Amino acid sequence: MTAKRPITIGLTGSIGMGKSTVAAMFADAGVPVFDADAAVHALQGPGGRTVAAIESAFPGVTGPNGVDRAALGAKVLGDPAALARLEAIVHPAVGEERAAFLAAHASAPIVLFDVPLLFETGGESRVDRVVVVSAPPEIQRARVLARNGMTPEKLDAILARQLPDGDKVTRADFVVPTGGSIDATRRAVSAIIACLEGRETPLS
Ligand SMILES: CC(C)(COP(=O)(O)OP(=O)(O)OC[C@H]1O[C@@H](n2cnc3c(N)ncnc32)[C@H](O)[C@@H]1O)[C@@H](O)C(=O)NCCC(=O)NCCS
Ligand SMILES: Nc1ncnc2c1ncn2[C@@H]1O[C@H](COP(=O)(O)OP(=O)(O)OP(=O)(O)O)[C@@H](O)[C@H]1O
Repeated sequence: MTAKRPITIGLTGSIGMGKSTVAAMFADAGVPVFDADAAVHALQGPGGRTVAAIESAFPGVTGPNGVDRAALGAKVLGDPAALARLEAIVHPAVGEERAAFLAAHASAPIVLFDVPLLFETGGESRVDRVVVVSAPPEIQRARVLARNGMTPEKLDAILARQLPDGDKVTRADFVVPTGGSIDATRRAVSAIIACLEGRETPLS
């Protein structure tokens, strides 16, 4: 007999689509949530496990507060070979955090991985089901432009680096609409949980 393990969900979506809000709804419903961005920040922060290796690969980008992400970003974003070298350091360490999280929640029916760049980093193949948050582009723009320090030019640059919303939706197992009321979004989250918990054949 195969041991039961949690169903793993990967949650993703483009900037401002409401991913953090929806991750919090899953957490409220009792689903353990792993925040990949927070894991990367901790690994690169003061005392973080990847700081020394990042300093060796990219001299001058670390200090007492760990990695200076703006300085590192300037070296790797736009340089695919440099980004690949950074990923070769960061991704295995995130993988270890993910494994520890999964082990800590081995008896949960469902766990959720909140991964902003799930498709871009190949994370799709590491989860059982993919959930994408999506809202109409004008709502997304209005939300992001309301944030401090955001400009239309910055937003366009970020969007140009992300897989378009339409492609994410096409590759999703479930889409959570975030362009309407919070209640409607919460109902969509509940329906996904009910659907996954009501499975008849346990995933191996
Ligand atoms: C390069 C870093 C230091 C820049 O940090 P910074 O806080 O300045 O920007 P942020 O993280 O918001 O990224 C800005 C944009 O860069 C792009 N980007 C960042 N990492 C990646 C990546 N691995 N692949 C493709 N695009 C990327 C995204 O479009 C993102 O919106 C940081 O993104 C990083 O360490 N990336 C490598 C680790 C990684 O893959 N993270 C993704 C989550 S697992
Ligand atoms: N139906 C809805 N579902 C989700 N968020 C909504 C909804 N209606 C309004 N919002 C608002 O939209 C904003 C979405 O922000 P949130 O931080 O969740 O997005 P995000 O996708 O995690 O952003 P980013 O990827 O840029 O970090 C929040 O202020 C939230 O209150």
